[in-house]
Amino acid sequence: MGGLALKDVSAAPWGRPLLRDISFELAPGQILGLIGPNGAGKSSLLHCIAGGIPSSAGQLLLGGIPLVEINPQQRARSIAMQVQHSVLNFPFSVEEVILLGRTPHASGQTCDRKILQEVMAATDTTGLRHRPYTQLSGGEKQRVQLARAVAQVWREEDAAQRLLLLDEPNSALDLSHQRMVLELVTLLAGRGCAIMLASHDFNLLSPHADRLLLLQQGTQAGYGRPAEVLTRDMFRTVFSVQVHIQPHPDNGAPLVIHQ
Ligand SMILES: Nc1ncnc2c1ncn2[C@@H]1O[C@H](COP(=O)(O)OP(=O)(O)OP(=O)(O)O)[C@@H](O)[C@H]1O
Repeated sequence: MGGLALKDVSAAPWGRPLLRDISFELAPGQILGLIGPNGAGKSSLLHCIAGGIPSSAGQLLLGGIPLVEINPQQRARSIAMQVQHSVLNFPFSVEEVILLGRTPHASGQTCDRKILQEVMAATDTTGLRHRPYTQLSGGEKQRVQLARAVAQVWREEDAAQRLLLLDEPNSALDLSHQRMVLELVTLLAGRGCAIMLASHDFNLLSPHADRLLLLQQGTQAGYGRPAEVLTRDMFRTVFSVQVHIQPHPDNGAPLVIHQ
């Protein structure tokens, strides 16, 4: 099948087990929300798929091909990641940072400039384009890093398989920009890009994610549609909190209410 598939993937990069027996499929055009308590392994799983953390067992396939058999340049054309804490201390302009996302592609300057305009519009970064990245606020930097990752997988013709990995892309964003991220993710999914998005914001994920993957201490504690995973029982046992869950009045997705 196309898209991403993990079969019984484990990882232990620092000696002790970090991820154990993770299995799921993510078809092109689907959005997978990644949830779980602090330290559960969400970032580690994203890094494992991106190639930064080696797996110790199991299979990771993209478009049916083992990821380890895909050469680094092809991999960079197919997989983009926005990391949780990106460190960039050079005074690159915002435009230059976003254009880093086009580095794996030989699409030419004209095409890349067009993609830059489109991605800046979609991430509300056009007004920041000439600013030095180092002088931006936390939320502005996060939007620019999102734009860089999105630019990498923006064009359908750039790669047969496109996968966008987002690690808490909205943690520093105000409400309207949080909504913008989900609209952008939905747009990209509609164009066939597969998306994994780690977040602690259940109500933002709930109406947009096709599936949720719940991690707990490096293991897969749940996987299914948002209504199957976001249950009172799960919040009690995994997060030790009492919540109420109601259908959202507008879209019917589970709405998690806690005090
Ligand atoms: N470089 C490292 N060396 C050793 N242990 C690490 C390293 N990076 C992460 N860990 C550990 O791996 C585990 C999983 O961390 P990870 O960052 O994947 O969790 P997470 O689910 O993304 O958490 P959060 O919600 O806090 O972002 C944690 O116990 C963490 O302490």
